[in-house]
Amino acid sequence: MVAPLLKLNDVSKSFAGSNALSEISLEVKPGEVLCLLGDNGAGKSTLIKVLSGVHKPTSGTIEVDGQQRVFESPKDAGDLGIATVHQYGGTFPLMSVARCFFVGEEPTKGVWPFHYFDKKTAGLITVQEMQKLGITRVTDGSRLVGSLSGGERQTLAIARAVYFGARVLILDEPTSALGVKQATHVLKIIMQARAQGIAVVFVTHNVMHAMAVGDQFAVLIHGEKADEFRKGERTREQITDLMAGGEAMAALEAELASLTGPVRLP
Ligand SMILES: Nc1ncnc2c1ncn2[C@@H]1O[C@H](COP(=O)(O)OP(=O)(O)OP(=O)(O)O)[C@@H](O)[C@H]1O
Repeated sequence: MVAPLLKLNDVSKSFAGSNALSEISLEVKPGEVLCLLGDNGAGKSTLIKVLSGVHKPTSGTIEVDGQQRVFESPKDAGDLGIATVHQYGGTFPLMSVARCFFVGEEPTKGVWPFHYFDKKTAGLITVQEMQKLGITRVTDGSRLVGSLSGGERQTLAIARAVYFGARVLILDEPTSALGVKQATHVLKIIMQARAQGIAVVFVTHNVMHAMAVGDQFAVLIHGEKADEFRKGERTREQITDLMAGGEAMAALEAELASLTGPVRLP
């Protein structure tokens, strides 16, 4: 049996006495996609920040490769191969694609102090790595990031994380700002990362997207793990109802019906 790469044991995080996360236990194995589902304010961003070393848990522990770890900073998490890609790809619109790919890891030419950014090598590698993930329309590393589509930007950020050795890829709402075609492309890339043995944590409020790629699921509500299941164990309706709060939906339906006649919300 494959051991978990990343594991949370009863992790809680509170801000000024108010609990953003309460005793969350989760694990993700290599070559698996863990979907973290939750509505606004459920605690998804806080959980990402705990996993990526931005916040220290108030209580509970984190294990990487079976060993307990304390992240003092995002660098500690990064050094263990935990990479986070933020919603808009965390990229800089006025930077070239190649600069952005290599930011902080720039290949150089020449001898110190006369060394300089090796634009050509960086451009070639960036274009090549994006092509591996199906982006064929970016053929020039000096193109500005701001000229890429949302899906291409996400791909750039994921390609970067994979190239620099991510073992755990945390994706923060990677599909939420994208159209259907681009979202499908990003979902394909998630499956590609999974096939390479990367452990993917896919954070989303989109149940359909999660169901398309997830192996394991956890639903967060008000900072608590409200449900946890494996692929095929819940229907889309069951998950959506849980996330929206079945009672709240029923009340809304009744209210709308009193104004317009019977309404059935999806
Ligand atoms: N630094 C902070 N200080 C105080 N409260 C915080 C802080 N960060 C998050 N919270 C609170 O923790 C709760 C969970 O927030 P979080 O941002 O993790 O939710 P989320 O699921 O990511 O929501 P969204 O999808 O809207 O981004 C919220 O009530 C939020 O106000």
